[in-house]
Amino acid sequence: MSDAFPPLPFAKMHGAGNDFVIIDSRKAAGGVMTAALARAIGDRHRGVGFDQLAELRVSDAADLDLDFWNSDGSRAGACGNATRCVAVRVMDELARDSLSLRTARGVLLAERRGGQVWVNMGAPLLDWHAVPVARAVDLDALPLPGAPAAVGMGNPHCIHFVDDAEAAPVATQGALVEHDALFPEATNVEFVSLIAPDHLRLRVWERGTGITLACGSGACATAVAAHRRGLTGRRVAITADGGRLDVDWRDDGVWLTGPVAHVFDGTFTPEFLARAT
Ligand SMILES: N[C@H](CCC[C@H](N)C(=O)O)C(=O)O
Repeated sequence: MSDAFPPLPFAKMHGAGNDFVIIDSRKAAGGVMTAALARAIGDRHRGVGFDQLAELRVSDAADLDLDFWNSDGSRAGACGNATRCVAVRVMDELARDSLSLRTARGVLLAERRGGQVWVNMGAPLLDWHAVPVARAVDLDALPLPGAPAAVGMGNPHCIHFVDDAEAAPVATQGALVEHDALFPEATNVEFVSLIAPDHLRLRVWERGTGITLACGSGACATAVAAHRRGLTGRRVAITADGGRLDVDWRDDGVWLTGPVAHVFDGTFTPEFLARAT
């Protein structure tokens, strides 16, 4: 066994089918993740595969620090479903009903209420610099086909309101809009239709990943955009391809909950790590 690559334990989890590799580096000063290692682990044939990888690190400002990686090796500033998965895992481990997690967008709070863990994903970013988009435009009706809305949740979202999300061209239009020049950091792309004033149907193309079965920050951004259009109240159920998420836009931020599953634990071998880095 190589000293340079000690075996690396991980957990595989998902939230409504949005799947994650979770690496706990709270005992490894500085963390272990690199873009190359994230890409290797994210390879569904030669690695494990994930929509996002979440790395936990020790924090001087919260109960833990949390970084997110996409499967193409890029960083994600926010990931609602992985935040929920990590929050449930660490709350169970510490026997706690609340937790603070510092992410690139700031310290997020998680709370267990009546058997459900809710995460406050923070206030929506509704200023063009903050989303970000490239110039001052109407964020509720962007100058793009279909006049989508833009909302930042620590990562950018471009939300298309359509008659029937089932029929939306998620793969083709998602890939195009992801890299539209209006989004200097690229964007996640949502297609949403109204089922009822408290219920939306959502399909997602994620920046750096592609189609996913659900997206927590996307659900939050979609709920905000739908409420601003007068379509929904402040609390909505969101049916994604992989299950139901619930969003509650309160004065203190956009709260998110939904299902969490722990699928398996594993250990990356030194051989895999040596090839991957
Ligand atoms: N699945 C995640 C979002 C990933 C966003 C990522 N693709 C980005 O580059 O912003 C969620 O549950 O919020």
